[in-house]
Amino acid sequence: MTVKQRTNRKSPGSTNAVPRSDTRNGSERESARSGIRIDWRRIITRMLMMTAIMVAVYFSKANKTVQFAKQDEEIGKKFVEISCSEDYAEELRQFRGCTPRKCGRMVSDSLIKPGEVAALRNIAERGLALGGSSGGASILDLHSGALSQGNAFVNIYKLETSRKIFTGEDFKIYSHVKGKIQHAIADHFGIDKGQLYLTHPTFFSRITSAPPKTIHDEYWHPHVDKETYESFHYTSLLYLTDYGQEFEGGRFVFIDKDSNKTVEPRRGRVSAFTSGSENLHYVEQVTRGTRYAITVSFTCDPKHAIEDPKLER
Ligand SMILES: O=C(O)CCC(=O)C(=O)O
Ligand SMILES: [Fe+2]
Repeated sequence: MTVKQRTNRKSPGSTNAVPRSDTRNGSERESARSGIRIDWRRIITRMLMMTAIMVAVYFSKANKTVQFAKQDEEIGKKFVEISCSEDYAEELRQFRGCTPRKCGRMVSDSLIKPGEVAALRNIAERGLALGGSSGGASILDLHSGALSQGNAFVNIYKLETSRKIFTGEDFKIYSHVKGKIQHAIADHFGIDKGQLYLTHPTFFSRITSAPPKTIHDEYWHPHVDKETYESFHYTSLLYLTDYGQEFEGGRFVFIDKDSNKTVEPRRGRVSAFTSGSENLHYVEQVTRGTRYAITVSFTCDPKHAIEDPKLER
């Protein structure tokens, strides 16, 4: 999904003031003089990451596929640890006790109750009925209010109809479910729950087989969440529809060197993983039916923390 809502990377109080003791190198000083600050380290890291992704995608085409979580199996809990990428190196000391040191993937079908899943599916259907992309992929971000509509987005909270659509109970369920996922992530990845914050975007998604109309409909590209969404350290997905029954295609695929690993969406299934390049992934194109899911994302950086969405406005 390309709800790429890039955040302002400066904290609210920060300024562009020149540091008191100028320890910058020549090109940095030159850039500062011209008013443009070029972060070479960031650019090179990005280029290396893009190259790594392209190489991995190239080899993944020939990869065999292994089912990590099949739709028709009920998984109590499954956790697989994998080595962490270098992506967290700079943050290890900054967010000690939260930045991933133990990386991996977790799937559980027993975390969220069927009633909670039904309620969330109902919220997704009600909310997305107010809009919808003209291509195949629509989102509703409960925090910002972003709702796909036609070829763009509107703010659902500005729509008169939305006041009658959501209730306090809807947001309570979302918060409760989010809390359970947060707890499970802290537990499995061995981190402190108190240091793990909800971050944006956190959104419902609805995918159909309609042909794409804009870049926002192109959800199937391999990507790294930490790169796409920046603030993410842990990604979780809660699936609200059954693969093979309510839709075809739309499996979630981790791209690994040795093989690809698929997670088949199943109602109530939670899939959570560390957001760095150790978990490069994509979603297969949906070929029939409608696929609903929620992305619930977490950060270790308090600067990017958001409050639980609530009834307001
Ligand atoms: O819906 C999914 O299974 C995953 C979507 C995804 O990869 C993303 O939003 O970054
Ligand atoms: Fe993703």
